[in-house]
Amino acid sequence: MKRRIAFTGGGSAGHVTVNLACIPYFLEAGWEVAYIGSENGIERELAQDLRGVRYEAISTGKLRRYFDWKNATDPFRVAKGVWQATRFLSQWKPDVIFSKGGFVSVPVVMGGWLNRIPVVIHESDLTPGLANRLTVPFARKVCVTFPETLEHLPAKKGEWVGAIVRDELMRGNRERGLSLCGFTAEKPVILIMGGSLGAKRINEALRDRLSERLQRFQIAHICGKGQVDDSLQLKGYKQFAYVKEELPDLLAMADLVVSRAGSNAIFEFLALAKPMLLIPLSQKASRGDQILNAKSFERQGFCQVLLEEDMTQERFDQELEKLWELRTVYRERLRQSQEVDSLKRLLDVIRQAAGEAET
Ligand SMILES: CC(=O)N[C@H]1[C@@H](OP(=O)(O)OP(=O)(O)OC[C@H]2O[C@@H](n3ccc(=O)[nH]c3=O)[C@H](O)[C@@H]2O)O[C@H](CO)[C@@H](O)[C@@H]1O
Repeated sequence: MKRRIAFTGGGSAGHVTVNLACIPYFLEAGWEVAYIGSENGIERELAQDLRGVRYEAISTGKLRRYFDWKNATDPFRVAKGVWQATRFLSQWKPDVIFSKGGFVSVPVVMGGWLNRIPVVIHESDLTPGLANRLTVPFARKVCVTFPETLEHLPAKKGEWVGAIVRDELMRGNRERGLSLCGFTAEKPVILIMGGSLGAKRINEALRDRLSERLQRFQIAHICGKGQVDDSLQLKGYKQFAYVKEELPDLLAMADLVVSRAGSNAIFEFLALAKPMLLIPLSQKASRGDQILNAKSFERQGFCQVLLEEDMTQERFDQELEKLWELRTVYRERLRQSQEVDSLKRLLDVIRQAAGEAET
């Protein structure tokens, strides 16, 4: 019988793209692959049309840190999700479950545990997210990106594998990127990426002095769903709500990157040696994980960091100028730091949990 693996993870793309990096390897090795995600989340958009992957939608609730009336009804949605996941897993019987976190993963991991299916979790951030903290007790292994994260996990479960970067990001083409944006090869290009859901604060700060900045740079701006401003039709400025297959070309085209500090994204810039200015999501709007990610990169000399509370128009421009001046220094440092084999290490852990000998 063919071996089977069920992936889960969602809510934002950072909880999906690691799965997308792993899935082709299992399909190629002849495994049957299912993806258990929510009915309407970004994971459905990114995973349901993948050839050879069965998408199974379940009901989910959101793990909010703020007051919302839905907090009262969400436990019922989560309970329904646990029931749906448990039923699917008991019928489909995967050899292993791989969970990338996000709120949809909670019912799936619990369903896996109830069916005695081994679960491997991956944590991208320096400190484990809420969904992963809740599911660690039910998992066999917890693979992490930052070595420091091991301190937050039971000794026998934690396994450092490093950052997982999709292969296709390495195959971008600068000319294709320039032509997609209608840019010239003569002027430097900045890629602004506000995380997979966009970043209102960064969008506003950038657009405030857009014309002045366009005299110096061309700007490709991934601004998030519903945040494209059609009134801004300026030469050298190209907006995207979200980018799928074009992302490798946009990255290849970029001389500099300005971004939130989501873990997956920053390790992608590191792998591609892109000089980066990171503007992490503030402590007020999150548990502060992006600040820790950014500070860890800053300590290693990989990036410049601008905290939201310090973000004035002047500071924004100064940081851009400094990044441009130091671009060669950053590029060299990033190139020397390359980590290798993270994906292979992760695949080995998953296969071992499924009871297959390391190959
Ligand atoms: C608001 C929020 O909760 N953010 C969290 C979320 O961020 P977010 O979902 O933004 O996660 P990351 O920055 O880690 O990853 C984004 C992923 O989406 C991809 N991408 C992005 C934009 C685009 O147009 N196309 C595209 O493919 C990137 O290449 C990357 O692989 O998960 C991260 C990893 O757990 C956390 O560090 C962040 O704090």
